[in-house]
Amino acid sequence: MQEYIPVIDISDIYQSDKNRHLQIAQRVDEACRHSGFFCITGHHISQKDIQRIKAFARHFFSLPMEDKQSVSILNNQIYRGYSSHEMEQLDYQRSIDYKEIFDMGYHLDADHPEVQRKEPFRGSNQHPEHLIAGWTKLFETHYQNMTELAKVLFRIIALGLKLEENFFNDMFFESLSTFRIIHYPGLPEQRNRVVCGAHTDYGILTILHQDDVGGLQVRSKDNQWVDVPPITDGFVVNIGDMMAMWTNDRYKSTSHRVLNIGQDRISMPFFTEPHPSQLIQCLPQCSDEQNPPKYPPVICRDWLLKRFKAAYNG
Ligand SMILES: O=C(O)CCC(=O)C(=O)O
Ligand SMILES: [Fe+2]
Repeated sequence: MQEYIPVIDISDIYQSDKNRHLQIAQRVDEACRHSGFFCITGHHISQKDIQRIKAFARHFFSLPMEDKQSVSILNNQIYRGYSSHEMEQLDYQRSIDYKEIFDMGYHLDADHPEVQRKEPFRGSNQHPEHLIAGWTKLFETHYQNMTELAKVLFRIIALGLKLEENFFNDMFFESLSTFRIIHYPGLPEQRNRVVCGAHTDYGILTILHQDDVGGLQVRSKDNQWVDVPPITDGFVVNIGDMMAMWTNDRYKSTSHRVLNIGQDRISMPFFTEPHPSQLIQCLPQCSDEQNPPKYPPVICRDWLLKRFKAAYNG
């Protein structure tokens, strides 16, 4: 794979050798500054769990539309559940996406104050347990495991930014992170058609598992599309817009898209976001007199709401 998207083995971060931690942090920092994309191996999410989730996802997407619509995203106002091909357009200048998705977030009970106040994105998930037994436990557990992996990556990123190792950790309490499964139907007659339009991710950090079909591409510095080949036991990690804002563009939020290879494809991004009230403003380490802050501070909730509305209604 091109060094533009390096493969970084993070297994030593789970051991005690601080020098190895720093070496991993340095490689991650380089990748975030260069392409904003890298792949990780050596994480603690088991292959067995990934395979099970993928099998559940395939089963769900193969169900009749009427069944899938029973957990439609239109049933609630918090962007959770199933959406069909036409609903989300990431490159909203052009309506080209062809995919179906299921989204879940951090579960809050109905009596949680933020749910009572009807705050955006807050509430409980719509799991298709009535269609596929065992779904809720599998997906809620995976969500927690991905949150733990995100925290490990944030320790690495904090070290790379020369911040205190746990700098980011508390910011992800009851977070706005979303776990999504995406199905791109294989369109044999339309090979190389773009099925997920060119876009940058809205949030902080995306941790994505793709199956072995391929089709994900990242835009290079000289405007070429670079393939991101699948790695069976790895994740693709990329920087989103809020992290670019937080780091004053030290870390790059890079455009990417998905092409139809002619076969069905499943991908599973975990969009890591902080608590809704988290203020995103230039980190002190990322600006100085020559390089003043480029972006006005934003509250995480407001920023995401603006981007979600554009993608769903644009
Ligand atoms: O399906 C993929 O591989 C990428 C999806 C993506 O970029 C997104 O949903 O933001
Ligand atoms: Fe994306």
